Amino acid sequence: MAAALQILPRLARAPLRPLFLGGPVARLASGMALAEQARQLFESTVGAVLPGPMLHRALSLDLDSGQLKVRDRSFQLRQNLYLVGFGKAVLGMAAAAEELLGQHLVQGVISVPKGIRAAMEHAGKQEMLLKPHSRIQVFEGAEDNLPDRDALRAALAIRQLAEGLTADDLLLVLISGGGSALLPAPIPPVTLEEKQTLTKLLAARGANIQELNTIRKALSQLKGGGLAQAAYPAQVVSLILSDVVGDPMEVIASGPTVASVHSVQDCLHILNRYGLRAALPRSVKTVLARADSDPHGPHSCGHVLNVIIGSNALALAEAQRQAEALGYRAMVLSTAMQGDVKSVAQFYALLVRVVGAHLTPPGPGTSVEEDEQLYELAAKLQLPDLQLKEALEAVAGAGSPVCLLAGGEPTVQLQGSGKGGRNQELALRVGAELGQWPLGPIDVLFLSGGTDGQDGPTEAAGAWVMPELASQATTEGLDVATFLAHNDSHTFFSRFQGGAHLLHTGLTGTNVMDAHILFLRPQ
Ligand SMILES: Nc1ncnc2c1ncn2[C@@H]1O[C@H](COP(=O)(O)OP(=O)(O)OP(=O)(O)O)[C@@H](O)[C@H]1O
Ligand SMILES: O=C(O)[C@H](O)CO
Repeated sequence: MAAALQILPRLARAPLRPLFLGGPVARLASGMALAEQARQLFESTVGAVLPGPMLHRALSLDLDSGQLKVRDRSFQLRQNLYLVGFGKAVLGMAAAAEELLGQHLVQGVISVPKGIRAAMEHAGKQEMLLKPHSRIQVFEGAEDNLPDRDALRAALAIRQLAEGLTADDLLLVLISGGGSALLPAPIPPVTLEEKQTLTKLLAARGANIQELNTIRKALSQLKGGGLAQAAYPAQVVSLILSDVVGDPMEVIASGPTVASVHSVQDCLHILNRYGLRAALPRSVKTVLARADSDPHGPHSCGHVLNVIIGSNALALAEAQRQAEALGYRAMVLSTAMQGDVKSVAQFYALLVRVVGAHLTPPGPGTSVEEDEQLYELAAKLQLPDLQLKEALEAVAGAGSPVCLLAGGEPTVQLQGSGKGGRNQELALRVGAELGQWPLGPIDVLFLSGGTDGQDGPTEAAGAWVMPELASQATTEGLDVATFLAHNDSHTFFSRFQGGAHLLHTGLTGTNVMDAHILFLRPQ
């Protein structure tokens, strides 16, 4: 991400206005209004998990008594408060914490992506920057989300601060996605290069984030509860912004303040699964063998309070509220949308067809088989929290426009060398699928965006589509299938209608995976 750090103008913030249902004459205008509403809904979604609002929801400070409240726990501040942080969203989180804690904060160290301060400055996002004479020292590193020497220096400074604390101190730990690469402290004799190579290989062979971070924890001094251990006997409060489906605290940034429950056997299984066990460097074998016979066992974290302060679910709940205020019947379908982007696109297209049939008068409705197909596709995607039946029941006979929301992180198997991201590719695939069927008198819009504001290595956060996309593209000489075959969704959207379907937010300063917004509105 860091190499491409660039900020684009923020979305124009116009007040959200309900749609006025009109006849066919108003169709084009209402199509544009729908797009504008989707953009603004996306902005509200992200707005709910921006560092400032999140920190203020999680922390409160009584200036008279010096009591810091975190959820239902209170901590007495008396020149004993320290801060560390690591992750892509931590600069803004630290700025908000600094603002809130004022003089109570004694000292801090954070590890954030290379170039992020310049990017935020360039964007005029003062609220994401620390004060000029801040007590928080900033390290920038982990270019391209890989642990490097700069990140290692940051990790060592963080460890040093933690190890210097006493039983009277309180350590506030700010954690967000990208934290694993920004806090590398390999256990000797494992070197940074060896750890980097192993994690790169695992990722390239398809290991998921749970598997990847299990290995990272086993080879790290600070992950898997190591940071909490270093800070002992100080009390530790971790404020965590989740970028992992289901918000597992032990996985996010490899859980530096959460005791690891994994055994060496778990690690060996993972390494076996990806054909890496035989070729392990001697140092890695040594560290794993040592862990097996460690008489101290895993780190204990009884002195830690871990709190998830922001997540995809929280962001989508806000989107649901906003959509309802606009007159939509709104529902969150899932916050765990994962799986291959092709299957996810098919799911959305079939969902549109099934929900559309519920919303429109009898006509080219769906068959019972299509309902069944939708459930089958949903089962194949294995979405643990999917509210499909509930959503279909809620929209049956609704008579009002419907907004279905989902979040997560589908995966793209890269085959071509084009330019794109998973959100733009998903939107393009949904658009192409939607064009294949007649949908009846209904307006449909689908938007997919990365809440961090950067979709893959592109300058856009995502894109939005309508069923007319493929036919309109043809009139411009653009063949959707060809762009998809080359994973070239960004080039497509940059050309199509002069880039009007791209979602540009600039870096948002937060990251709770992707958000999907689906509008269906009877004409
Ligand atoms: N040409 C492309 N078309 C579609 N997807 C792409 C393309 N190039 C990269 N990607 C996808 O982009 C993702 C990497 O981008 P990004 O840095 O936004 O992801 P990330 O590190 O998972 O970020 P985050 O979780 O912080 O949003 C990968 O999922 C990759 O498959
Ligand atoms: O840093 C990491 O490990 C990933 O972003 C998941 O939190």
